[in-house]
Amino acid sequence: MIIGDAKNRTLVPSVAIAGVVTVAGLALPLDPALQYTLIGALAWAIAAIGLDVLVGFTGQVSFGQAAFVAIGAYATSAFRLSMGLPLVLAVVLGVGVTGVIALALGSVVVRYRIFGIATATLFFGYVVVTVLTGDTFSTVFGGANGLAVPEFAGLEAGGKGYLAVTGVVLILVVVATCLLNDSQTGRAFRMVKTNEAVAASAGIRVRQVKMISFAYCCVLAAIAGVLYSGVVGYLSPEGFGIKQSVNIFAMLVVGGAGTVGGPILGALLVTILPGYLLRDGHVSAVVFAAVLLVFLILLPEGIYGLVHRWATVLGRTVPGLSAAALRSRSRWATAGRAGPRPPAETPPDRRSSGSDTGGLALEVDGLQVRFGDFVALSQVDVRIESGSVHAIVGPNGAGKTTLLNTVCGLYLPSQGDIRIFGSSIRGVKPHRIRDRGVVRTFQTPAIVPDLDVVANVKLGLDTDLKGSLWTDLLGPLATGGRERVLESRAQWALDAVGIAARRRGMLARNLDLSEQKRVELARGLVGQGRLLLLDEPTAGLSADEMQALAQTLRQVHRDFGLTIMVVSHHIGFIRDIADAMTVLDYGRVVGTGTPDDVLARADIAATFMGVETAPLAEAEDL
Ligand SMILES: Nc1ncnc2c1ncn2[C@@H]1O[C@H](COP(=O)(O)OP(=O)(O)OP(=O)(O)O)[C@@H](O)[C@H]1O
Repeated sequence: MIIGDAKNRTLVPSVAIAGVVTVAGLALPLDPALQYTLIGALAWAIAAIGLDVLVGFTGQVSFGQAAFVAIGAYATSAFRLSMGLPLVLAVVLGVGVTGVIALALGSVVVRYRIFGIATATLFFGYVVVTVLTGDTFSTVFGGANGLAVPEFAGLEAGGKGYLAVTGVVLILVVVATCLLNDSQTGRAFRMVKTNEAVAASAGIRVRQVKMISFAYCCVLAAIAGVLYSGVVGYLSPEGFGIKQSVNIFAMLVVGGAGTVGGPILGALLVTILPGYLLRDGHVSAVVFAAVLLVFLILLPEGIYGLVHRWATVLGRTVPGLSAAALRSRSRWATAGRAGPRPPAETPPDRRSSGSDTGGLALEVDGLQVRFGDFVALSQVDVRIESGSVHAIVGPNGAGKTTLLNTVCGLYLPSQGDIRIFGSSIRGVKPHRIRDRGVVRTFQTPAIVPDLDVVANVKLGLDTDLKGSLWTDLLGPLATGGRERVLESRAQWALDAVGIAARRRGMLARNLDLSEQKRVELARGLVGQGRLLLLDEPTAGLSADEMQALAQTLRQVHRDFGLTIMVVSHHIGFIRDIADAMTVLDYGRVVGTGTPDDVLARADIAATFMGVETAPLAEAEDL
């Protein structure tokens, strides 16, 4: 289970875990074998954190992590031994080569879904071990005999000095990873993990995001490889096979995937338990398997999640602790949670862009969409005036969602054309359609459950205010200004949709359905969107909630001149907000015009029994 804490709350505990383990290792008079194993565990923790960014945060998978540890270790050693390069240059080149190989492999594997990535990385790991074992490159990599690693700048392998260096590198990796996960890039990781199609329609370059995550994962593996090679002093290919990749996975399971501190705890347990405490191979394998099973079945949130849960319960039951927790939280909380809010920015007025003041926002001409032999939409024509609210109605299965999905590029038409603000979207990718101002909400709110409310709304702006991986890794020093703008606009949008300030620091999964729909709407409003596609925003809402939503929509429509295309089954709601409507039935348009005109038609009323001119509170389903 993924824990995914809210912004910045992972940094302190994660650094604390890495720091305490390092300081304890330095301060305590450890048995040499335990100290040696501990350094190895800290090195593997770095590889595990890398894998967690890919698995726990981005929702992908890799069974080749040990192979990338090997590449980093072997490449650095080979640069030193074969080319006589100094240590620092060899490390930079060794890690750099691993990054380049990761990008090359990543450019292929990110095209596939999880099964494809798993298979490709598994196969890649096998190839790496085979190449390292074979004779072809044995003069460089030592073949089956392995490679002796020269000493690291006079540091005794397994000594306190080496432990200190490994601990410091681990702490730096923890800080960088926490900053990355709390940044624009980290938000995109989690959106991709939640739903790739939704992420694409929100403007996220899904493949690019998966590439960044994969490359980061592999670079951390290479850093781990460099440190590991120094402590073992000898590299042998069989130490980097599929078994070790599975071990790294086990570190996530045991420690807690989707956290930064969890993999450190997992690495300690998975490395020290069989490597030091249970040195008999057979007993070790059985106990190790049993521990893994216990965590998989009984503690899916891992050690970190368990401690987090206990701490939360303790914080609730012990008044003093609770107050202390609140104080510490408020220090890290951003505006809208506990601290003062930055002044809300005036949101962009889409009407100033010119094209929204007249003409057509959307033109759908002769659209046909097929799923195999099934024709979901046929000869569909829709015209939506700029700045208007246009409802799409029809019975279940009429093709309403299919129409929205085709307009935002998730489905491809088999015939016909769609023009948005005058430009055809034929062959245009979903994230590029988002760049043209098409913003989408979904029938089941497509929020990221493990992000807080404000971060969810920021996702709607991230594609307009683009950052970069490098600035994201530097954290507030480099991204503070942009994050303040994002924060301010997110707060404005949350004001606009009526989410209470005290609810904005919560993880989005803890909101009720109506709030989740509002958060998704806020994400749609916050950016440079000009055409808002709302898929059944009223589904599952009470009459009061529906009325409040209609009021919100009327207000944002009036204030920002958005064009809105809304699918709904609630005729009262449609009468309340729509200027025009199109009725679909069996994938064909059966009526279009103003709501009053269309609903006055006897054939439409006959098709949709139960359509009444009832007030909103009594609105009936179609
Ligand atoms: N990806 C898909 N593959 C195959 N068939 C699909 C797919 N998506 C939709 N359909 C089919 O296309 C038809 C239209 O579905 P769609 O979801 O667009 O209807 P809808 O009007 O939005 O219905 P509802 O009001 O129940 O959401 C349905 O028969 C549905 O089963």
